[in-house]
Amino acid sequence: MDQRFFQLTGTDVQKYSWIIPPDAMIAVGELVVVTDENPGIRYFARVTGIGHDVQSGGFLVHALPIGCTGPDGIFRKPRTMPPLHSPVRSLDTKETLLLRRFMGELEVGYLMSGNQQITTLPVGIPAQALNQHLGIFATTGMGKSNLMKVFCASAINTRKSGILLTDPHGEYATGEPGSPSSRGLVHHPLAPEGLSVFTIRDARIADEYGMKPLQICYNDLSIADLGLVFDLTQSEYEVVNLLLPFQTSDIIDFFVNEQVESLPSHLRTTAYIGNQQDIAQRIRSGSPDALRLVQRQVRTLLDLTSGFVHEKNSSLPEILAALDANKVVLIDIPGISDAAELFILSAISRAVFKEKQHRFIGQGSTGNQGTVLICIEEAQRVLSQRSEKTGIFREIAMEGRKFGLGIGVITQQPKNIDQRVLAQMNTLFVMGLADRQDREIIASSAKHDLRVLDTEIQTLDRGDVIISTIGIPFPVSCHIHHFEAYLDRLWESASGFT
Ligand SMILES: Nc1ncnc2c1ncn2[C@@H]1O[C@H](COP(=O)(O)OP(=O)(O)OP(=O)(O)O)[C@@H](O)[C@H]1O
Repeated sequence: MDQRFFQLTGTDVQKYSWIIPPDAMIAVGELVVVTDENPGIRYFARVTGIGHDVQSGGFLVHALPIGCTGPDGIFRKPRTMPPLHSPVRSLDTKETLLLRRFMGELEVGYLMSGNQQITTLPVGIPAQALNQHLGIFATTGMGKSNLMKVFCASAINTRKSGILLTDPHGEYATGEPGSPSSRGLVHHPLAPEGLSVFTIRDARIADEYGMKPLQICYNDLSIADLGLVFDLTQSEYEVVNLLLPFQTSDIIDFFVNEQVESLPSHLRTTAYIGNQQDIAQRIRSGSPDALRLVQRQVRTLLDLTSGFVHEKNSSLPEILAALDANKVVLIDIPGISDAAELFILSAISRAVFKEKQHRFIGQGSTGNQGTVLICIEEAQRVLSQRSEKTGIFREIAMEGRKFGLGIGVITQQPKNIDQRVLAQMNTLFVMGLADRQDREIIASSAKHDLRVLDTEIQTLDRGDVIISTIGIPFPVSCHIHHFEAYLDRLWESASGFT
């Protein structure tokens, strides 16, 4: 909005409107202040709609009040309203500073007011919001990967919480493959202290970037995760349930070394002579077809993960220690299949959950001072309405908060995420959703009412996001920093040139 004043022509406590001449500029999402001089109240509002005003030939502008401050300077929800003809104008410097005090430490971009970036107002998420779950909803190409890198870069800077992220595209650690100008988190000035990368790349590359080899041992895995990765039949679930009491290393030994066809069934009395007597005894009642399928699936998963799943060695203690030290932990697994990615993310997530739960039970809340966020890309794979497909992730979504453990749900299809999981999320990033049903689902689960921002959500450009989070009393429009430019700034401030 240009600097001229306009006059309020109509209000109710939830909607302001005024008319601007045809040559004046205003954009959806713009922040304005309406002043009521007498009691000294300033009402903050954001433009939600613009239309033609036939009578005056100008534009009729509608805005949503987002808060107000009185003479005491406290920002409140607007329960009063400004009188008719009150002046409407852009924010001044003091008012911009007032909004700045709501921003958290995990900086992601600059506040947008309409089409303008306010570079004096960096937008950040409070670190304490991370154990209260976070959702990132973005149509492909809108800048989700860039956002994740900026978010992790800020976490490396602030070291207020641990973040776990798997990267099957190999783009977060060293930059987008095949794009020489793209950089990754290893290029962060504080990467040696704040980033731990566990990789399946060869030792030469790992050494060059200070990455550690990723190792998962058999007992880190759970047979229950077959249900996460494959579509199991009822009889297969029965076999999996029969196997739950056994160590995964024994289950793997059994399925790798035995031919389940030769097992004595409960109808036959022939003795089994292999190593895993107890397992053989227990699954004798299982359907032979289901046993064969389970065996094939176990072997397939071992083949898919053979480069880093071993009988004994495990990176999990190091991963847990890095998360405890509030580092960003990147599981760099370029080229790995969908199934194998889910299998290991589930193994690591379970280990973090059990550790946090164990400390909570043993030491109460004092044992869980740190916050950890586990991010899941394409989260509809594991958090859909089908509960057998959710495994440890639903447990974290429902119970993690009290142990200091949050889940970061990243998806293009929020309508395919279990609504009970969405309802747990206290921070939402919305990056352009074309599908109306997706937008409605998000709007109804956000802590702020996002329905009125529907036009703004539909007009978001690449890199733009609407953030609704606890700690910031209104939904914020923000342009995410371009990761490489943000890195340059971090390097400048690391070397004292600010
Ligand atoms: N905030 C931003 N500012 C400037 N450029 C951006 C921003 N966000 C993304 N881009 C650019 O847009 C392109 C696509 O971004 P990105 O890869 O992050 O999108 P994406 O949503 O992850 O896409 P996909 O779903 O295909 O992986 C990249 O070239 C990136 O550099």
